[in-house]
Amino acid sequence: MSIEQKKYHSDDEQAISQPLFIIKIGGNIIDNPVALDAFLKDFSAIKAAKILIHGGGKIATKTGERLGIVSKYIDGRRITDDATIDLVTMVYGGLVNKKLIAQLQALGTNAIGLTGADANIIPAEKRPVKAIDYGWVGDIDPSKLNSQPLVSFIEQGIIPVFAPLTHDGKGHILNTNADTIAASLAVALSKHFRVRLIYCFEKKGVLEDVNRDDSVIRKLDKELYTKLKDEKKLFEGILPKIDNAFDAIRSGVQEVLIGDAKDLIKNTTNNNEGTLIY
Ligand SMILES: Nc1ncnc2c1ncn2[C@@H]1O[C@H](COP(=O)(O)OP(=O)(O)O)[C@@H](O)[C@H]1O
Ligand SMILES: CC(=O)N[C@@H](CCC(=O)OP(=O)(O)O)C(=O)O
Repeated sequence: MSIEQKKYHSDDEQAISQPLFIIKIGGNIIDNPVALDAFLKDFSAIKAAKILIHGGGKIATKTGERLGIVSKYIDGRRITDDATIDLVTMVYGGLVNKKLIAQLQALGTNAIGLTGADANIIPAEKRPVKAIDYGWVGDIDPSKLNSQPLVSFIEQGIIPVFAPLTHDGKGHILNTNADTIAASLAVALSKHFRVRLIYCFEKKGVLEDVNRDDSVIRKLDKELYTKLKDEKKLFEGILPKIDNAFDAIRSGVQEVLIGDAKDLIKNTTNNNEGTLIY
């Protein structure tokens, strides 16, 4: 156990001063062995308490193609029918999660792979059918998360690694966007730790011009977000990511940063690159 991890006390005031990094990686990094290898080395080097959440949407889509399961998305959420929930359970909960755990163990990081069903950490509700039936997609109420098992893992120096799966309490696994899982865990754990939520992806941060890495917006508030969205400078996957980030801040998460996976070390040592959401 690291010195930082040993500093944890169950007394609330002291506990909240302890830093916890909640870090999310998406399909673009998981799917790139060189980028993933570098990321996992940097992740392993973080001395403070930490949790990893992974996506894997691209891998699920590719695996589905091999099995004859066509992926369909509406507003960035996968329509998850019976065949698709089996597919994503295998891909996220099995293939991606367990390979990550093995790679982390090889780097000396004692990680444990989890879904939201494990230890009932993330109960969710199947999204109600309105104009669209999303199928087995789960929505989370962060106040219902059970964070105690995670606090215990962290106290023991065991690093939780989450697949983007939750459960409905009625025996079904649900598919939940990985950015949302990261934000919900950050909200629940901000009652115990000083949380920095970091969304890692393949760009330098939220960019003024998506094709120019030197156009990073260093600080983003709601007003600027609305303006950039109206100007169509922000689109696709970055929109739900920023929405999740604002939700997290509004619900008490101390810091949220969107940045390049390559800048993880800087972003965990107060030499911020990327975009700070406030
Ligand atoms: N202004 C912008 N700055 C950064 N990324 C943007 C912007 N506008 C659109 N994007 C897109 O959002 C994507 C990130 O979302 P997504 O692909 O869902 O990431 P992940 O799979 O890592 O969660 C970027 O790869 C980029 O194509
Ligand atoms: C409901 C829903 O859309 N779930 C996502 C979960 C994976 C994910 O979020 O992966 P990335 O972070 O790599 O995009 C999906 O199946 O694509």
